[in-house]
Amino acid sequence: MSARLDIIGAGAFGTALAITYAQAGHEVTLWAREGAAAMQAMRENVRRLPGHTFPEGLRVTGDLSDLTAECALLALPTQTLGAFLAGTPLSARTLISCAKGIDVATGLGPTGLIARHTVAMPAQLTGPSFAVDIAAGLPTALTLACADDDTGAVLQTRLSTPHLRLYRTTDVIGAELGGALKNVIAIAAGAVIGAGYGDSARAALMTRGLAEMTRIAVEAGAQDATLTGLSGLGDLILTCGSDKSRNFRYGLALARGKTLGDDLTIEGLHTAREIAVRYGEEMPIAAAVAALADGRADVAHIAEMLFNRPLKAE
Ligand SMILES: NC(=O)C1=CN([C@@H]2O[C@H](COP(=O)(O)OP(=O)(O)OC[C@H]3O[C@@H](n4cnc5c(N)ncnc54)[C@H](O)[C@@H]3O)[C@@H](O)[C@H]2O)C=CC1
Ligand SMILES: O=C(CO)COP(=O)(O)O
Repeated sequence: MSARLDIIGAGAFGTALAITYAQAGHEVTLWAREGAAAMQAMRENVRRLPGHTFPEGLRVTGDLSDLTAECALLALPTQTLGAFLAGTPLSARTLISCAKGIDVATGLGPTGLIARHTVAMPAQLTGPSFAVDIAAGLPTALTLACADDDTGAVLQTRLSTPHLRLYRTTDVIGAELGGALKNVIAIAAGAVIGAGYGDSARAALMTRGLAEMTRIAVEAGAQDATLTGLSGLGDLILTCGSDKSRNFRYGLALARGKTLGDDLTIEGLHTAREIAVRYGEEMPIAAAVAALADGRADVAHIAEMLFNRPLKAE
């Protein structure tokens, strides 16, 4: 059944979702902070998602008053979400965040920010999916998390397409933290590969990384099974194993003493710093990523430190 959908944020992911939902027959309005008129005229987001032509049914606007659908997807980087929601009156009754991070100013995840700043029902769309894969119509499975299962079921049906299969959960904390924390591990995986430690070391890091992710998430109230679902393990496998991931590429560059452009959204960097401050010793991989990114340690030193910790039972 076709519906009207608003998508807020015309980065790579918002644009990819707008393309796929318009292709599936929905009437989509994509809001862009900058360059809306050019995108609408050229029928392409040349800057963030080049090579994917907009289908009919996708309209780009820079005017917030054009956002009138009852359901809106928020595809903004986590660190910009709080200020955006605080300063922008939105009429949608349901707001679904696609961001994967923790807001460093408040320690909240995206649904916590939605609940703090709006009266809309918050939900989270997360899981393994590169924007370019979604835009190309490749088969993808994601998690739709909403604390209210009836709303979740409606959204699951509305937002699934022939190429995009949604599973649903009421464990919003688990889904949200899985998406945020896997980015931190992906930076570490990039550093492991960049330093030349090899695939066996990456497998060890991913496995121990998942243990760290699960420990924090369960402490915060998540169900541990959520962390082995699409939003946790699924996304961990994708981003730790592919250089399409910006977090992975960032770690790769760090280990090689290089930098990436300033304009890239590296969610795991902010999340690593926040987690390192909040959990410290309990989260050795996240603390190591923060130390590496902030120039307080190099990869060899971190590897030695991680390997020389007291031996433990698995
Ligand atoms: N790119 C991908 O493959 C995927 C991204 N995500 C998540 O989606 C979120 C957005 O990522 P991308 O679209 O990839 O980022 P991006 O870097 O491609 O684009 C970010 C967009 O946000 C806009 N923006 C930044 N600050 C803003 C503000 N204050 N107000 C309004 N707009 C603002 C920028 O103009 C830009 O269009 C992130 O949390 C990311 O983890 C999730 C799944 C896949
Ligand atoms: O979350 C993603 C894939 O699921 C995108 O990962 P990056 O932000 O590392 O590119």
